[in-house]
Amino acid sequence: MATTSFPKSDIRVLLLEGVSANAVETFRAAGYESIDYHTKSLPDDELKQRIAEAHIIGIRSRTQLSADVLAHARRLIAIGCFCIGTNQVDLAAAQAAGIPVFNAPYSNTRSVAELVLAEAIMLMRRIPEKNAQCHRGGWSKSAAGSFEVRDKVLGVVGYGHIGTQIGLLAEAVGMRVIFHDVITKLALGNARPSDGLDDLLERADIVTLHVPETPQTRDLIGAEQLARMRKGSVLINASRGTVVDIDALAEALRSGHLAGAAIDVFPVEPQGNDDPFVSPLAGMDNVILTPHVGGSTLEAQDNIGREVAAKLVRYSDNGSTLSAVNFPEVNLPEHPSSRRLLHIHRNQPGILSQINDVFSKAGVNIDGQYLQTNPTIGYVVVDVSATREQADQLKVALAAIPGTLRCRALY
Ligand SMILES: NC(=O)c1ccc[n+]([C@@H]2O[C@H](COP(=O)([O-])OP(=O)(O)OC[C@H]3O[C@@H](n4cnc5c(N)ncnc54)[C@H](O)[C@@H]3O)[C@@H](O)[C@H]2O)c1
Ligand SMILES: O=C(O)[C@H](O)COP(=O)(O)O
Repeated sequence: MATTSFPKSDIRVLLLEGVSANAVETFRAAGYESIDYHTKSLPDDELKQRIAEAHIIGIRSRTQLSADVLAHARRLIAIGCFCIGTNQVDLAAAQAAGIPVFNAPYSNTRSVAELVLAEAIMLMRRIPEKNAQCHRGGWSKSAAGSFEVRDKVLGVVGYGHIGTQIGLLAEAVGMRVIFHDVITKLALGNARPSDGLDDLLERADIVTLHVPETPQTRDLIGAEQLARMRKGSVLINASRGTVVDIDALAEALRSGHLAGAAIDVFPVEPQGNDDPFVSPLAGMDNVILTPHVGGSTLEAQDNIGREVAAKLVRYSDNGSTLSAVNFPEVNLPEHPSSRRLLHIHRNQPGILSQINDVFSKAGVNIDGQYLQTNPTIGYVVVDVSATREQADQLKVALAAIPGTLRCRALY
């Protein structure tokens, strides 16, 4: 088993928001024993306290790792988002601190796509209202306002991993799919690009949103866009709560312009299952409200737990940053007969020659060297034939180079 310059048993892993038990098993199987597991996100103060002691943190979509929080993370070497979205992490601040961020970019794609297809069918049949009436002792057996999805137009906003999957599933039940994206995308199946967002909104019977949270997608769907949607159409949002102006949506539903909505994500979400949920959409019979469970299936969570924990273990044990979202990517081989030095630094002139100086002065043989940079940081990995003591001395010398962000030794 690979070892690190810091005893592995003392490497503290902080796991929040009830990430899958698989993650814990993956860490334990790799020799990580100090695992602090929480089923909820933590209040800001407690998060700052705990992150100050953690070497690795695993979160889901709720925990906000802002620059302010990360400033407390003195020991942190890596962040794992046990989900697709990484908007909850200040990626630039993490990068500037030499901390790679990993996620699971595909593991819950199918789960979201299935839920959205089911919601599209339910909304078009007006099932949410009928279900609510039955629960209250009502009985409104009527076809009025109920439609098949066959031959209806599904408008997908954000034609990425989830958007394309939904397009394919929707075509399988006979829907016509149009999509809008900010970059040119290969259309799968019979899907066709729309002529911009407005065109999509004007043509679709069902609009479904699958964009990331960015400054550009904030309130992408506001009063003006809702007004453009066809009368009697429905909106599904399983992307991020900030993408829709929720008050404007409530108004469009109240006025009857939209026939229904299915909303899984909210501008403000409760911290955990014991906290109250408040929304202007609560109490509307024609709205399906779900507590951000688009990716919450056992299959998806199992896969995510394993995938992200394995990426964190690999980085901690071996230094590989393959698929990190904010970091130069290096895919490193094992190093059974070498000591490995990892050096993360600001990308500034002269730093590489100082790193090389350290090795040439130490007189050790370099077995392999890997370098990746981006405009902000550089990541150098050097495998050397050296004793443990020499590797420790090299680490101290490398850490003293001005511009160093993080430095580790692996044995
Ligand atoms: N509800 C849930 O539980 C759940 C689960 C998984 C993912 N998500 C959310 O869904 C989002 C999409 O996931 P994905 O895996 O499909 O991501 P993705 O990156 O594969 O696709 C996103 C697409 O949106 C496009 N896009 C970005 N800005 C846009 C804009 N302003 N207008 C139109 N298109 C734009 C991108 O070009 C890309 O094609 C994630 O970022 C995450 O926030 C939610
Ligand atoms: O980004 C994601 O993958 C989803 O929003 C799911 O987030 P969650 O892990 O908090 O359910």
